[in-house]
Amino acid sequence: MINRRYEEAKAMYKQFGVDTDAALKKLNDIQISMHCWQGDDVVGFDGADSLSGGIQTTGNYPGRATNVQELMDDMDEVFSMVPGTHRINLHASYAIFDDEKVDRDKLEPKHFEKWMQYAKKRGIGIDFNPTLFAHPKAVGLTLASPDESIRQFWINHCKACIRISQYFAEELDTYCLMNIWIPDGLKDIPGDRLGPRKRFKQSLDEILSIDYDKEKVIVCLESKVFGIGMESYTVGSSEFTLNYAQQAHIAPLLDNGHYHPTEVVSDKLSSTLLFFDKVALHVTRPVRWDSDHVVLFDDETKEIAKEIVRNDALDRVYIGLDFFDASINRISAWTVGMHNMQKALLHALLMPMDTLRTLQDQEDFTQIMAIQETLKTFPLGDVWNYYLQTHDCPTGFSWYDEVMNYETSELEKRGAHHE
Ligand SMILES: C[C@H](O)[C@H](O)[C@@H](O)C(=O)CO
Ligand SMILES: [Mn+2]
Repeated sequence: MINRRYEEAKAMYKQFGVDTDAALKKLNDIQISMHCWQGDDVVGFDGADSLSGGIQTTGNYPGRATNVQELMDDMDEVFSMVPGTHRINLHASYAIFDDEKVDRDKLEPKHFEKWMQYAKKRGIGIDFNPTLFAHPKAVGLTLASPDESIRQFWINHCKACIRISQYFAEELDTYCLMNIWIPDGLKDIPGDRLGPRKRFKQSLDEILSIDYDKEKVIVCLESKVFGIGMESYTVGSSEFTLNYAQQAHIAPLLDNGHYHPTEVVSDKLSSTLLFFDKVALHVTRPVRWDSDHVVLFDDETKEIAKEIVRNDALDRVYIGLDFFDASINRISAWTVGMHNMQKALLHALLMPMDTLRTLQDQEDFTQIMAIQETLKTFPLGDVWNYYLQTHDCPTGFSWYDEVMNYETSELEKRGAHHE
């Protein structure tokens, strides 16, 4: 049945000159970096008792991973339902302390050895993030702090994270994307906008001055427009980030929850790709604010994927996910988000991009609309289902039964909800 439907779909797409086999082959090469923090509501393992930094997880669905084994098991469960080989994205707060606990400025590769082993065993890469929130020294500004000892603490943390990133890259024989995001900002109208930005710039210069292998560690910088309690001023704004990344030869990271509500990352990608070799993404779903809802197969996700595919930028855009929903089954949240990113990419790969480009240059806007609207009801689902089948992943809706079985056999054994 799945094969027959695939053959029919293949013939339909062929009418527009689209080769479904070639599209699936390309899709199979695309790695998505799956963020570990959906599994435990961004709590981490280094003792933070609450989230801070203007981000917020809401919901109290049972089954949160409360230790590294549970988190790894949960990620394996998700990967068993997601076709292809992907990557994992860790925060520094997921350090594993077997013996003595150290503060974030003293983190070393040994604190991530178990994660490295996890990835090595599965033949996947690791991406990494310094964690500049949920910590006693992150109550005010961090890398932009006027308190020199606090600023230095976070500089040392980021330097430690570059060393850990290089360790991952060397051990796993694949690059490590290291993303710096700081929550620094102010609730109300600032008395000084320049000072914190100057200090942030100086901190970044100091962090990047360490000797590291730029082929192995790809440092990127994530901007933001505002956070909870930081509504009036964000140090790492979009302008700061793009300008800094350009002059420091690092990559910008665009999170599609980090812009004004009518701005879209899909429209920013082509401009950014013209001026940067590498661009990193956090694909998320902002609902009225940077709420980090699960990524859906919605218009903006499809549009982002179209921009990556049609600009031939699959090897220059680093796709990572960034959402954390605690109100639903977390394994389902992850799986839906991963599947939807893949479906959006497949949707883009199944479009006659060259034809659409030519039609635009010929000003045949009627045909562009006609093709795009016709394709909307084409059997993408049959191509997707076939792809799932060829990877021994649950097809159709059966992934949901798998999630529910896992909920019964594993998640329900876990203790009470967290606060
Ligand atoms: C936990 C993430 O690193 C964090 O969400 C950051 O990427 C962000 O998007 C903050 O709003
Ligand atoms: Mn983000």
